[in-house]
Amino acid sequence: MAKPVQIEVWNPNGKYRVVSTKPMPGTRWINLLIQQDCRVEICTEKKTILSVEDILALIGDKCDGVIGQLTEDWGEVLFSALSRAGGKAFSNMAVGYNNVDVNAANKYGVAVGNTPGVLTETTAELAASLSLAAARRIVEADEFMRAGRYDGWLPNLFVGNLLKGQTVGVIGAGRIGSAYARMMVEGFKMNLIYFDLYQSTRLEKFVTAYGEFLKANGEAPVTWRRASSMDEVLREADVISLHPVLDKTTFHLVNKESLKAMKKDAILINCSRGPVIDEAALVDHLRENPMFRVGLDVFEDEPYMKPGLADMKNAIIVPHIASASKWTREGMATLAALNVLGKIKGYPVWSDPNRVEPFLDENVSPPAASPSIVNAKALELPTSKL
Ligand SMILES: NC(=O)C1=CN([C@@H]2O[C@H](COP(=O)(O)OP(=O)(O)OC[C@H]3O[C@@H](n4cnc5c(N)ncnc54)[C@H](O)[C@@H]3O)[C@@H](O)[C@H]2O)C=CC1
Ligand SMILES: O=C(O)C(=O)CO
Repeated sequence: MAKPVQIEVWNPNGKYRVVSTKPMPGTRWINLLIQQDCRVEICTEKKTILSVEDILALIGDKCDGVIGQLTEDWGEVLFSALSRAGGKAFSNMAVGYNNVDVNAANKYGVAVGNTPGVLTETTAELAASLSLAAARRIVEADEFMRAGRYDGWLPNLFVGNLLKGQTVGVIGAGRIGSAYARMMVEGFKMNLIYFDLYQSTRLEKFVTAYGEFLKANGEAPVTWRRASSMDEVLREADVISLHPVLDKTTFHLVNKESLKAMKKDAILINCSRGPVIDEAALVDHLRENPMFRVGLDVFEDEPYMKPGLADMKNAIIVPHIASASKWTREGMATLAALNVLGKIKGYPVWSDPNRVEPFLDENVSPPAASPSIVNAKALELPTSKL
């Protein structure tokens, strides 16, 4: 039996027992659960990443639902324990759910929730921030100033890359990839090339319309192109941002060969999942190509970096903060709580995970539905008609 862990309890006499493995931003998510007769137990253990044993101790003998984190290993052991405790509701506080064995959840009839949409612009803005910081060598210049090494303006001091008129490449033009593409096209008049398994029609229409607007105002129009392969993007783009899901098709999608295909002074951004890049190969490429730059929010062996990465001046590295805006993180907590509550209450599943705004207005009661359940079809859960 795992040792008991520290918890904070809200509404102790609630009929349903809902566990959150981490404190989450805001209080709306707690109030929404309390108002529906839930006892909410929040793990306040100082440990950053909970083990399976820790979460088993949290689940205990009776548990109706759990809100978990992307750092946790949700598979056979935890879903069987949750099922034995009478629970059929789980949600990741994340849109990515590569840490979840959905087949194991299906086996025990446990709904798996995630939090799409609410983090789209926040994440895309971080990817855009890393793109700019890498292009103009902001971090190197900041360190230079703080070290007292600035002794006057020089023609070649921290010369970087101009973005306007250059080509931005997106691998994975889904919600976040499309939002990022629009920011770089509309914000810096870059031309777009993207690769995805599916056509991103809405994105194409936006870029076409923006190009027509520019032309009507006497400026050179921006252009877009859907590449037939990822390699086309890697070869042609000046800035490339990765926004695919992490699955077996995208593991090490960027590797030693694909890095070689990129321009010597290209910029590579990763705000998706670390294992999309072969990070050891990336370190070698950064060492051998000082004009090549990366902006990384995620890492292959998170929370650890591959040896040598931290020493690379042509790498900007931040600790998985792409969705870290107040509004977004509070909204993720709300969506995750409503996923769990919806399954507990037997609500249907919301019909459009790309349109979660109805759940996020603090002044309006949320629809009686689970915002996003990734295995709704497998569990044959009804879809909301709202
Ligand atoms: N760093 C962070 O804090 C955050 C990271 N993420 C990551 O970003 C991912 C994307 O999120 P969304 O845009 O909301 O998901 P999404 O599902 O809207 O977009 C993912 C896109 O990847 C495409 N894709 C899948 N396999 C591919 C392949 N082999 N090659 C090219 N494209 C492929 C899909 O067709 C889809 O268009 C999440 O799964 C998550 O892992 C999301 C939010 C925050
Ligand atoms: O949502 C996700 O997938 C994240 O990585 C954190 O927001």
